[in-house]
Amino acid sequence: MAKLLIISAPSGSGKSTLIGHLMGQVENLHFSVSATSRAPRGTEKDGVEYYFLTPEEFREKIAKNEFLEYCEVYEDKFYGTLKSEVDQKLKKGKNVVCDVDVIGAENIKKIYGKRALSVFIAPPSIQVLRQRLVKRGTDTLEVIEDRIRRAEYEMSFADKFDKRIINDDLETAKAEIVETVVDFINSK
Ligand SMILES: Nc1ncnc2c1ncn2[C@@H]1O[C@H](COP(=O)(O)OP(=O)(O)OP(=O)(O)O)[C@@H](O)[C@H]1O
Ligand SMILES: Nc1nc2c(ncn2[C@@H]2O[C@H](COP(=O)(O)O)[C@@H](O)[C@H]2O)c(=O)[nH]1
Repeated sequence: MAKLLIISAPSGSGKSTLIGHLMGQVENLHFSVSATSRAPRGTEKDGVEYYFLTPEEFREKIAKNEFLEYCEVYEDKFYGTLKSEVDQKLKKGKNVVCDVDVIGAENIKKIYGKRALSVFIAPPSIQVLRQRLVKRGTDTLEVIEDRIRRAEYEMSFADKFDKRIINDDLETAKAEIVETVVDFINSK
């Protein structure tokens, strides 16, 4: 039976970096492209990192019951997992990875139970997290401070996840996530 992997982390903890690595290492693992009403960042492309929608388009999909879950992560910025991205892939025998916030992770885990593994990726500290976001250079200082505030709240959810990985040394974290995911996919 195909499995679902749910990954959450405070912004800047390295979740996209680790998911990118996983996709290159684990066969038959497919990314669930979420919808969002935030603007594309850097080199992000519609349909690759996200489906970029206007708030009106997002609300239309809510009304049509197209989301497995959705939420307003930052003010006026909606994010949602489309049923079509998860259910159709699972039905075809594809393992799926979702990148969602901590509330989305709880909601998806409730729906899929043992078929899903929730993984929380934590930064070594809030100070290191801020440094990574500043160095990444994709957000204004105001946006970074907003993300740091939310990070402190998100860290309090870590214990609710099936597995926690601290992304301090990147190579160690990469090895740990690959091992975790391969074990889960191969489990009965
Ligand atoms: N272990 C690490 N050591 C040092 N830098 C890292 C490490 N992991 C990731 N980074 C860098 O930190 C920055 C944030 O990583 P990344 O974009 O993967 O985070 P994210 O959790 O996906 O953030 P967001 O949710 O905002 O998209 C990137 O510039 C990335 O190259
Ligand atoms: N509940 C959901 N959260 C999601 C989804 N897609 C992404 N996210 C989370 O939003 C924040 C911000 O993401 P960013 O790309 O703007 O940095 C982050 O925590 C993501 O995990 C979703 O479909 N549902």
